[in-house]
Amino acid sequence: MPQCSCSHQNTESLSAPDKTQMIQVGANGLSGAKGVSGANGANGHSTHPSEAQRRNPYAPRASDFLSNISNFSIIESTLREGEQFANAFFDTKTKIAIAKALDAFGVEYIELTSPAASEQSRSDCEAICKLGLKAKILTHIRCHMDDARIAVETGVDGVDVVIGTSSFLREFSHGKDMTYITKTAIEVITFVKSKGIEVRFSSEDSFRSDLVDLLSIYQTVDKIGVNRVGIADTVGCANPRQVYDLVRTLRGVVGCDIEIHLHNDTGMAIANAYCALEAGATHIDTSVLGIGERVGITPLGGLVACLYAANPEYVKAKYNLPMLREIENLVAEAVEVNVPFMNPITGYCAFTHKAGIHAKAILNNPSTYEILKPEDFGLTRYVSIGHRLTGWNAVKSRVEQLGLNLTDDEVKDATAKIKELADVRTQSMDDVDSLLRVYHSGIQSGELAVGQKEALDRLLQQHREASRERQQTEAVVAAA
Ligand SMILES: CC(=O)SCCNC(=O)CCNC(=O)[C@H](O)C(C)(C)COP(=O)(O)OP(=O)(O)OC[C@H]1O[C@@H](n2cnc3c(N)ncnc32)[C@H](O)[C@@H]1OP(=O)(O)O
Ligand SMILES: O=C(O)CCC(=O)C(=O)O
Ligand SMILES: [Zn+2]
Repeated sequence: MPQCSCSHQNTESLSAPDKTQMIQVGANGLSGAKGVSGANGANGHSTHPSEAQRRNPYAPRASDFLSNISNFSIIESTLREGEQFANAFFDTKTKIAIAKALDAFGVEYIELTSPAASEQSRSDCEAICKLGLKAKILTHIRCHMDDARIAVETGVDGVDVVIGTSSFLREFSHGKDMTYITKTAIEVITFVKSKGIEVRFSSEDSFRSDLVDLLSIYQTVDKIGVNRVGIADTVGCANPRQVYDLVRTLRGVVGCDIEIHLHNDTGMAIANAYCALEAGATHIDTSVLGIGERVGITPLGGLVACLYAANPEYVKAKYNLPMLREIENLVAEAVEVNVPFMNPITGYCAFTHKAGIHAKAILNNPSTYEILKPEDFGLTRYVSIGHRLTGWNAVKSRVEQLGLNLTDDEVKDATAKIKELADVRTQSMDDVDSLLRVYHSGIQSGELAVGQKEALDRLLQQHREASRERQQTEAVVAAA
């Protein structure tokens, strides 16, 4: 990787931060670092609920009686909505690998493309049903008896039925009015139920549909025993308040479960999913990396990050969190994209701390600047030091890791030199270590004292020349 600070968005290295410029920090911060208070858990992150509330004042409270933040299911739609991502082509082997990985991660449902889409889609659906996964397998169809007849023959555990209810879709997509939609919905739902499998009814483009039409059709299908109703923000136009209001209103109208499907066109998909759960939704649609039509839907990883922040113990018990990175890499490779640099949890530098003020606090207690614990996701925390924003506390931690013996004034002096060099170019971890070793041996030998800038420059120059000579000798020996 080119010489660049870890937080530069270097397009050549988005998936692999240069950890040679950083120090690894354990869950306790650095060994020997000062703990902050006895109220903290043994790992430096607090475990006591009131402490959790203090860390995150937005964590759910007992008064949130409608909230399902700690009681929800994921309907993972990478193999349905995700297949609608412009770059996606999943062959059978890839679909099976993704389905198995999602199952091992622990999602409750896996949604597959309609078997009416193509012969291969139908046979892949059958093949995934035969895998015997723990997750329930769903397929997603139009509100039409032809699709329903094909779907129930595949061996799925449930069928997700959808039809547009907004005036846009009623006029320009299927051309049907609410009377026809209601009649067909009743027919399809009754048929799927007669086969003894789950059925969900969803209104496409719910947020641009008439509220009376919506509530009326949801009430009708609830009465005939649909398992779930779905709300869909098909164009990604909804904001969290609108999501909260619609789900909460619907919660008062139907007794069945409520699913929500949220597109991310305005970047609201995770926040909207959170609000939907707070308002009483029970099922959230996701896809890995959020892939889907246009910019896609609520991403699995982002949703997990958000819900973990609210209730880490619930989310950890439910899902195999260290698998997240592997699943994202699997899907990223399948659809030929990089994992985005700002991805929650797995993004390049998601757990790398840079500025000196942050580094000091992180080294004392990681909870100061982290709401997610990297070790819960099988990941590692790093502190980057070879840059102009570094501070003496971060440098001291490296001095201690290297087993060098310097006073605080000496560390501050060495830090000033690192900053001077880093004003010209970012220093690698090797550069920082060499400087600290040269500084240390200068102090030990008496050739250097605090503030002797010229002496330090001379020692560094001698060190560089000696290294160059050593490399040349090694090259000659290797060539011989
Ligand atoms: C918002 C969403 O993501 S919804 C899910 C989208 N998923 C898919 O589209 C799955 C992949 N799709 C396909 O393979 C095809 O579109 C098929 C097999 C479903 C249909 O293909 P075709 O018969 O060639 O129709 P086409 O795709 O051109 O148009 C869709 C048809 O379904 C009708 N339709 C659209 N939505 C619905 C609906 N929710 N319920 C019932 N009928 C619908 C349209 O009126 C149109 O009917 P028409 O043939 O009378 O014009
Ligand atoms: O079936 C649903 O609830 C959602 C369908 C869909 O993908 C959408 O409306 O964006
Ligand atoms: Zn969608």
